[in-house]
Amino acid sequence: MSQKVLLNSKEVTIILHRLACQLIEKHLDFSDTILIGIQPRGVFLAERLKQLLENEYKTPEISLGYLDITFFRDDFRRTEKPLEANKTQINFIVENKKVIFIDDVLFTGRSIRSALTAVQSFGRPSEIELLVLIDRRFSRHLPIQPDYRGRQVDAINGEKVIVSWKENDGEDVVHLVTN
Ligand SMILES: O=P(O)(O)OC[C@H]1O[C@H](OP(=O)(O)OP(=O)(O)O)[C@H](O)[C@@H]1O
Ligand SMILES: O=c1cc[nH]c(=O)[nH]1
Repeated sequence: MSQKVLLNSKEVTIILHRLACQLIEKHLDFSDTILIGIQPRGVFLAERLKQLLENEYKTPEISLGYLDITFFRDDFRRTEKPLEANKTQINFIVENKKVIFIDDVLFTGRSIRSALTAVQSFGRPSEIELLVLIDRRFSRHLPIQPDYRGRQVDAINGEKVIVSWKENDGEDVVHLVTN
C-alpha cells in the first residue's frame, strides 16, 4: 500500500476559509439555512465550517444537524456483516429551509442519494445544496454534483481518498491511498 498527500493541513485550512466565504456569499446571515453533516465523516467538516463561520466571520448562530444514511443506502441489504447506524440529530424544522448537505468525499453519489431520501422524514426543504471537501471526478453513478467543492481529484479504481481531521485523527490531511 502506498499513500500520497493530496492536501496538507495548511491547504485544508485555506480551503475551509474559501468554502466559508462562498457559503456567506450565497446564504448571508444563514437565517433560512441549515447545515446537515452526513454521518459519519461529513460531521467533522460541518462542525468546522460552523465554527469558522460563527467565530471568524461573525455570522449569527447556524443550525447544524447530523444525518445518518445507513438504512437508506440502496445496497444495505447486500451487506453481510450487521450494520451499525450513527446518530441522526436534527432538532429544528427543515420545512421550507435551505439545506446544505456536507460530506467529506463525493464519489459515486450514492451516499448523497440516500441522504436525499433520509431527509424527507424531517420535512420538505425549499432547496438542498451539496458541499464536499473532495470531489472525485469521473466516478459518479448518479447525476449528483456539488454546489461547493474544496478540491477536485482524479483517482482511479483501487485508489481511495482518505480525509483525516485533527479532532478525530490527530491531523487535518487528505491522502490518496493506493493498494
Ligand atoms: O459518493 P459515494 O460513493 O457514496 O462515496 C462517498 C462516501 O464515502 C465515504 O463514506 P464511506 O462510504 O466510506 O463510509 P464510512 O465513512 O462510514 O466509512 C465518504 O465519507 C462519503 O460519505
Ligand atoms: O475515495 C473515496 C471514495 C469514497 N469514499 C471515500 O471516502 N473515499
